[in-house]
Amino acid sequence: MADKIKDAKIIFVVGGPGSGKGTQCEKVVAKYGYTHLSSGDLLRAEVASGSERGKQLQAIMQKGELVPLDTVLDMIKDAMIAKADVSKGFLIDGYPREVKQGEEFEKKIGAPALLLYVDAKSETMVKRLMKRGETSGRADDNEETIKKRLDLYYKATEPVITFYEGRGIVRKVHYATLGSDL
Ligand SMILES: Nc1ncnc2c1ncn2[C@@H]1O[C@H](COP(=O)(O)OP(=O)(O)O)[C@@H](O)[C@H]1O
Ligand SMILES: Cc1ncc(C[n+]2csc(CCOP(=O)(O)OP(=O)(O)O)c2C)c(N)n1
Ligand SMILES: [Mg+2]
Repeated sequence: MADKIKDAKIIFVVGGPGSGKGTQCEKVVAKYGYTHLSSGDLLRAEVASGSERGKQLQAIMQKGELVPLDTVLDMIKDAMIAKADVSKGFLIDGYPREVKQGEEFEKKIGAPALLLYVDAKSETMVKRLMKRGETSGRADDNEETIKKRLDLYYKATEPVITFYEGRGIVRKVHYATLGSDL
């Protein structure tokens, strides 16, 4: 089964919370027809299913912490296999969150061709997330959890960008180019 995705074209999409990862991915999907897989969306779907595992995930996500690596990697891998036959390539949005996640992905699935880095100022991200929280219904779009997600982003996820810069595959997109008013 995993053979089906061995040669798939993979693009990691990395950026802070509310930087515009999902928004940017929709644009790439519209233009290039890649398959968009958001780790956060996959996890929220598991929470919405009401499963026992979903309840554990919900508690972690509500605190703005990272869910266990194996859980999120297995979910992404299953979703990739399910779409392998109809997919020109994959946008992996919200993964890797830490260098170790990138290393495990490469061991179990394959290497990314590109890393799309969606850049935004922290104050912009906070403003957007507070606004999104008014309608998103997301348990983590509140002031306290936003702060924790931002801290974790700078501590654990920014090193991912440095890691892949060393390989020359990072392309940066700034939030202003997303056509947003914030
Ligand atoms: N790759 C991942 N590893 C661990 N946890 C993750 C990962 N992706 C998402 N999560 C969990 O889901 C939450 C929401 O993620 P996500 O939807 O990507 O948020 P945002 O797009 O606002 O940055 C994270 O705070 C974390 O708890
Ligand atoms: C009408 C309106 N204007 C501005 C915003 C602010 N806003 C909230 S999130 C967002 C973009 C980032 O969202 P997303 O692409 O989901 O970012 P991700 O967390 O996936 O990186 C913007 C512009 C809003 N929610 N609604
Ligand atoms: Mg998102």
